[in-house]
Amino acid sequence: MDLLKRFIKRYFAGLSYFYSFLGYRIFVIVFLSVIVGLLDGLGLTMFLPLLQLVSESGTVNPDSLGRLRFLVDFFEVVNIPLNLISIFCLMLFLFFAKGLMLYISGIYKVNVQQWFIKKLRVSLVKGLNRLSYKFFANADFGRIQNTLTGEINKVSDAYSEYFTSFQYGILVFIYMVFAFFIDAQFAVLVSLGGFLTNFLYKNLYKNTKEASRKLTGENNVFENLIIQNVGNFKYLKATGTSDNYTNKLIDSTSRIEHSNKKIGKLEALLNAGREPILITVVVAVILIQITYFDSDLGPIIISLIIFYRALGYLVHLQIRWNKFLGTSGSLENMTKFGKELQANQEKRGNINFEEPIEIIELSNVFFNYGKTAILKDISFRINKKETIALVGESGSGKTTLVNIIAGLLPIDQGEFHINKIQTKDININNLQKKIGYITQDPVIFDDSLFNNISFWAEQTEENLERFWKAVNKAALSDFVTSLPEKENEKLGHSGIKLSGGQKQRISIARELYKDVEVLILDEATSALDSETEMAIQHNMDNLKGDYIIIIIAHRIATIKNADKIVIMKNGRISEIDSYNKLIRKSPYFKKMVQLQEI
Ligand SMILES: Nc1ncnc2c1ncn2[C@@H]1O[C@H](COP(=O)(O)OP(=O)(O)OP(=O)(O)O)[C@@H](O)[C@H]1O
Repeated sequence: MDLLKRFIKRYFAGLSYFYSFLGYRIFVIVFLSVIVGLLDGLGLTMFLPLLQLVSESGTVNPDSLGRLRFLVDFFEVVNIPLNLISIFCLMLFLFFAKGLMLYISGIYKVNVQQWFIKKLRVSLVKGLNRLSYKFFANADFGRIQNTLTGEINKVSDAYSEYFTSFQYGILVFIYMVFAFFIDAQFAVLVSLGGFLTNFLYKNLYKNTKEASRKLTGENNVFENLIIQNVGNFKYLKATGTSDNYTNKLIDSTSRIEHSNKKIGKLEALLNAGREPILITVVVAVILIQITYFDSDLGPIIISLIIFYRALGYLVHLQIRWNKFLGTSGSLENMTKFGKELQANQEKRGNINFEEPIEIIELSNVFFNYGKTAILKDISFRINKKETIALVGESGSGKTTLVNIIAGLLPIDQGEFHINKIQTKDININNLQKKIGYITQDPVIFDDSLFNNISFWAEQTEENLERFWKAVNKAALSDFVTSLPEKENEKLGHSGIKLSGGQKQRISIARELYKDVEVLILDEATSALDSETEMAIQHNMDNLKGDYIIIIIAHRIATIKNADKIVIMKNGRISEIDSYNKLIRKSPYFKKMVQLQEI
């Protein structure tokens, strides 16, 4: 039982993975392979009557076909004379039919492969986008990127190698059945030869699998390093650290090279060993047949043809299987990654939240990252159209708090209501459509200004009007009109051609275009020159009253007009009140204001 389990795990773990995606299609592939094998075997068997017809006796001895004598009996039944022409015709028919089936099976396999890869890609992309932010924030970005790009292609290769191996396995099996029908002795020898060669390859398989696992890990590391290299390019250049970083990349490349070479070496060994092993087995079989069994030459030759073919496929099977093992690390990684994506999906409630947001309320909310408490006992309420400002030391939990309000992070304890409805019951995606979030690093897509702000809306007259309205509100119109291509100007990768302030104003305009109800600004004013800052602040004051605005600000000046200022300290709210009241009653706040005025 244990042996059977191990056998299934070793050879069929891949099958259960593919089955989960492909279902019945796997049986169609197997069925087509069986048909191809049968037609090929029957065609080859026709060589025997052919040989007998051209031999000295000039007649066919049906008994030499063993249990396959029905093939020549068939000629008698349909009353067709058994001669060279009729046998040739049947052979031609069988091999043409085989060719046709092979063609159909090839096309089917490729179609299923492409369908499978598309399904896998779609499931990964959907899985990624439903991933909880908490899991994502601590995930290995290199692995995510590598799995979604390079590794998918390797899984596609794994599919191809696996099913080709499978097909070859079926062919070997069918040839053995034929050999068994013609001459049972041969079947035993075929099995023995195949079984013995498998031992030779056992170690090679193990090493290939190990190297493949290592390769996937190293590709993940490389991808991670590259992402960071591109993302931090400016810093690495400006600080003269790019050479050091390049060395890290080179080291990683060397490790990938080493693993790939190892896999290549193992493959080469397998390829080179193919013919000598095959010939050794064939010669041994001929010798055994002639010396010990004194068999007829006809069945020996036919059995040898079938045997040689079976062994040929067996060797191909071993090579393809080794190639499959070379990609098995990717398959393991993909299986694990898929499971992780599933296990860490964000939870969405069932309530489709369509109504306007009136009240946001947190009561005794706690939030942890692992075992570290980040937010403790947070209670406060935001009413419709109120402007709330969050201030406090770095690391006091301001961003975490707005991430909770934006539905990015789930609370660990306490209650979080919107319009008196528990947020865990709400379809959070619905709610997030009503939220605009201007993050600490403004998000700029590598596309035109219009697409960046309208989020790829069609350039209709109505949308253009909406675009200019948002641009005006975000104090961006002078900038847009100064651009050579105006709204169609391309912004470059991560907005490389823009200043920090311009980037922020573009992301503000995007949120205004979206027509949100809640506007979250995380330090949105930190990278602006004082003039632009004043313009934005002026615009914010204009926006005040139209939206719920939550600002995380380091400059007190920008939030003077907020309805409430929340002071955060070590993950707790230390005070909430208006600017004027806080100045009077909070020495901490007063000190902050004084320091900033200086
Ligand atoms: N993904 C994470 N995993 C673990 N800890 C985290 C994670 N993100 C943030 N933290 C921790 O949570 C705490 C609060 O961080 P947060 O970003 O909310 O502070 P902040 O008040 O916004 O700071 P700043 O003003 O510097 O942006 C910090 O101690 C930070 O180290």
